Amino acid sequence: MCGNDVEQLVQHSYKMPGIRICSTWKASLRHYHGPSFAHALSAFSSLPSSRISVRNYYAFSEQISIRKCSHGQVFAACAFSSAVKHVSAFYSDKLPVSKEHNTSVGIMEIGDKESLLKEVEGALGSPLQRSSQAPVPKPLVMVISGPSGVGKDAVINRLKEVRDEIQFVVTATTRAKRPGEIDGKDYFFVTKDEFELMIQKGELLEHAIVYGDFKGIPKKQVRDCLSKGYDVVLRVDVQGAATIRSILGSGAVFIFLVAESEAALVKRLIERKTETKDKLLTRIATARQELKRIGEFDYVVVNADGQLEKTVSLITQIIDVEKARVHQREAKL
Ligand SMILES: Nc1ncnc2c1ncn2[C@@H]1O[C@H](COP(=O)(O)OP(=O)(O)OP(=O)(O)O)[C@@H](O)[C@H]1O
Repeated sequence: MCGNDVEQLVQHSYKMPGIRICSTWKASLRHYHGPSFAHALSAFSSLPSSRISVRNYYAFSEQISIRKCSHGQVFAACAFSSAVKHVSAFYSDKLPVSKEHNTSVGIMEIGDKESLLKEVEGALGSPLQRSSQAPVPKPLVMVISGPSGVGKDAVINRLKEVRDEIQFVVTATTRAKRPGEIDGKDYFFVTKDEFELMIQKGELLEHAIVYGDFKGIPKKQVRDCLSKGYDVVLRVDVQGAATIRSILGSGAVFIFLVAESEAALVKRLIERKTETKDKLLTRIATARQELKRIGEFDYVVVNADGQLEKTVSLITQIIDVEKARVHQREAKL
């Protein structure tokens, strides 16, 4: 707050109905500036139609600094400066207002943060701690699951765009590549033989046969990301989520994605044009079974039609909330 700003505010405060000095302030003034000044202020405060409320302040090292919200600070600054001016006008012959506490607005700039900080540190006898008061958050493993067609891929693709610091572990699959999908980015497309070798070598965190195709998460990728301090998002079907839950327990956060209704889910699958009628029926039956397992998850997020942004926003909020936990989850692989 510069001098001119304060002066303007002081001028403005003259248009207010009046001035009232709060009792704690009077007490402090008595302490720091002698009884006559306090008496003058006290007399002034009892004048009719005098009213300005002063929010809060700290008296420190014979200076007054006004604290709390900035609004309160400005308001109190006006009040004090105005009070001093008014008191001086009423008691000019009797009041020994010191040079330091004259009507100048300079006194109100005691709120200068840097010098006040230095004074506080001097009084404490040691510097204030500059490090974070919250513990460093642990890297988070987030598992996003839900029935086929609910939008897991769509949500994760958008999440990648809005949170580029999150690592997304690429799933290995034996299913055929869909148009537009890129090997190593969307999935690792492998043969059944290659997949079986990965299982034999214990290289997968979880694997499952999903509608006739193998899908699995390479452990190494997850470990590498966590050791570098990155959060990891895993995209798995409900069966895969249960397997990961059995390994990581509460060390990971589990999100169950649902559509707003069964009809909406099926409509989405039809529009994707990847399913025959028989495959559709299988997916609906499976989705009904999967929905019964919702209780195994930590959060349920509705991915409503046309509301992808809202869905992704809620998931980012869950990540933020998890980061604010006092007792952080820790994935042990
Ligand atoms: N909020 C949404 N509103 C409208 N369409 C959506 C929404 N979310 C996803 N979709 C569309 O629904 C279809 C299914 O989504 P997606 O392929 O991401 O589902 P999935 O859960 O990954 O399915 P699967 O497990 O079978 O791979 C896609 O065509 C996708 O573009």
